[in-house]
Amino acid sequence: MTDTKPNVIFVIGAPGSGKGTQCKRIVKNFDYVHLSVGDLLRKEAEKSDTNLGKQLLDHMKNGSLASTELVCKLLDETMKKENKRNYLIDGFPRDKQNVDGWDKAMNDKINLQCVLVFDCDEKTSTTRCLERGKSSGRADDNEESLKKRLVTYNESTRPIIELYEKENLAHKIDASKDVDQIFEDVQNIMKNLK
Ligand SMILES: Nc1ncnc2c1ncn2[C@@H]1O[C@H](COP(=O)(O)OP(=O)(O)OP(=O)(O)O)[C@@H](O)[C@H]1O
Ligand SMILES: O=c1ccn([C@@H]2O[C@H](COP(=O)(O)O)[C@@H](O)[C@H]2O)c(=O)[nH]1
Repeated sequence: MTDTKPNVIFVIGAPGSGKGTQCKRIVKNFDYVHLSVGDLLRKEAEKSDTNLGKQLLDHMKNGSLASTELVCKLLDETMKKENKRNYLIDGFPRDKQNVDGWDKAMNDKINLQCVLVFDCDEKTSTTRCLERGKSSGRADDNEESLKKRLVTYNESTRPIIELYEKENLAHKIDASKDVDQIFEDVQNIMKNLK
């Protein structure tokens, strides 16, 4: 790591709300490294024939969550390897356990700058994921998994948005707009970060 604590922005929102799409735009325009927790877990799951790999694939199909300990460990290791100043952590935290586990393991090591919250309705979220599913190869871009992913989002992730709102860290972004319009909103937030 560099001398000072790295900056972290959490990027959360419903499945298909456009988190990954906007993170790719952000890294082209701002000095941030994009860490998609879903991608990190999919890589772990691909490591063939391990029990962990099978468990992770089940979590994805069921929209349930991998252990907080595993996700924090993966993020900590990846950030150490990258050794950069600024990180966008996409798709994390997902529930209160994640928030508490991260705070305990990582809060002293990083500076949490803000939480970008991509907000769209379930119909938009579902339509986008099903369209992506035509080519993504993801085990969870199908109707059955999406219903479960949305339950997890509504029951577990939404409550933590309220926590970050109370801490004045959350920036809600209307994710139903088109990609360019959303990025305008994102840039306005990024430019005003301390
Ligand atoms: N504003 C937008 N309007 C229309 N389509 C979009 C928009 N943003 C992203 N998409 C498309 O919707 C799909 C989902 O986008 P993306 O992968 O960025 O979402 P995500 O929030 O990262 O999803 P997940 O959490 O499920 O990984 C992609 O096919 C993407 O091209
Ligand atoms: O912090 C996390 C992030 C993700 N997961 C699991 O991965 C899938 C896919 O995540 P995406 O962000 O949509 O790529 C998610 O449904 C969970 O099963 C997780 O467990 N913890």
